[in-house]
Amino acid sequence: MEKILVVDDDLGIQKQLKWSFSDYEVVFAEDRSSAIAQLRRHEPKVVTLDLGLPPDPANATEGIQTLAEILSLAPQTKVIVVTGNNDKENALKAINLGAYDFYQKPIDSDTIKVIVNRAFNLFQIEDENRRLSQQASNVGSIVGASDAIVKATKMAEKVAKTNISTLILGESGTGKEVFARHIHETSERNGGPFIAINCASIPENLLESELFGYERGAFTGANKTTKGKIECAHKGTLFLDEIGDMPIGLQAKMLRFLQERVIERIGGRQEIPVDIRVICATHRNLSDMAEQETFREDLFFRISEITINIPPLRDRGNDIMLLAKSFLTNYNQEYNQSIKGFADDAIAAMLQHKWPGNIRELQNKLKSSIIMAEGSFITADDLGLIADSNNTKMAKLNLREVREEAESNAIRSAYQLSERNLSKTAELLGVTRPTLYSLIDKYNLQELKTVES
Ligand SMILES: Nc1ncnc2c1ncn2[C@@H]1O[C@H](COP(=O)(O)OP(=O)(O)OP(=O)(O)O)[C@@H](O)[C@H]1O
Repeated sequence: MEKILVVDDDLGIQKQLKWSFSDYEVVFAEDRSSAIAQLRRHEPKVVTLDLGLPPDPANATEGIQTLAEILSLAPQTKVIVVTGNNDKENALKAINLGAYDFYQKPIDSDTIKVIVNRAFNLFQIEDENRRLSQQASNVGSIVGASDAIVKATKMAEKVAKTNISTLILGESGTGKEVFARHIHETSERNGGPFIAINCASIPENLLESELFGYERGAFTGANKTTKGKIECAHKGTLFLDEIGDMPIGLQAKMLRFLQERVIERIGGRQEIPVDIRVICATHRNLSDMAEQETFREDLFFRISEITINIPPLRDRGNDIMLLAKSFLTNYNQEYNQSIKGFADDAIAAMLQHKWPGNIRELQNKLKSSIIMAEGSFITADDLGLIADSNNTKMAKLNLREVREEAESNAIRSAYQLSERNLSKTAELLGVTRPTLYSLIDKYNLQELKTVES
């Protein structure tokens, strides 16, 4: 049964609402602190909140404060505020703060039932949406569900709607180009070309002609007029990878292009207008380089109107396994293999490995292990990640251990936050005092019992 929290200090109204909401499990609170405790404990999807709460029921201050706390702790909650007759001002204030709806006293059971049912429906729809958009970040070209990757993907999609110049930062092999492509593909330029160029892999003397093109006869060997990458990206996106490796002389020319949006081919005199979005990436620290004058500060500011940070693979938690499974499916097809999955020691070893080469290293290890594997499950040995004594220790780490460690940490911090008061600790954690006692025993936190203040 869905839960609804009724926050009201009037026992008569509590009774009336319990009767009205017979389709739901109704939990009650009569003031701010009990409301927050009930919220933590029951996680209701819908709350009705009387704005006139003790200690000052004639005033809406306490009710508004309660609303703000509920929404900051559980922003998805649908809060319906109940105001005194004609108290439109506070009702609107509550809506501005994020309340779902308001209702004026006296309470009419039929009407409030309709409002509450609608609130549950909306919660359901929004919840489904949140779930789908999380999944969506796993099905596109970007595999990953860690907070950092979901955040970076959302930033990329917002950036895509504008023409703002974007700098993507991350270690080598983290997926900077994947993100640049994602921006291109979700932008209005997706019908145009996506041109990538790696400034570190092209010899300094060739990079200028690669980028800007040249006229026939501009230099020895220039047999025909050739467009550069910038011109080729017209109406699309130019991805300048490893911009930190661009020679300083060429940086000045690049800056001029970014300011004026016209180029001149080498050996040419004509100014050619080019309409492109530029996305840059680097694993270097450009702001340090600007300080040391190895990278132009003005170019740095020009290319980094917004910065997206792509975290290294070792900081992405279970994304490692999501990526590994997705690559396993691809490579099984590509190499005509039928490997079923990963042995426990392979999973433990993959989660423990530091992946200095990031996703590219994971791909390489998987490719060779899929080709070389003897059995139908890939082992740590197949991956070249032979389990050492630390790996063996990691193999024992399971969800239960993770959960227990997190629980015991949460108990300690709630205890500190509640100034070593066990009742308040239990309230903060949304558990009863006896439950807290048994958790303290379970996790051997006896010191919490002896120093209660
Ligand atoms: N989130 C992801 N989901 C699926 N594949 C990914 C993801 N991120 C990266 N890859 C794959 O990993 C490989 C490396 O990614 P990419 O080339 O984008 O990294 P990079 O940071 O640009 O590397 P470098 O700095 O060395 O150029 C590519 O094959 C890419 O398809």
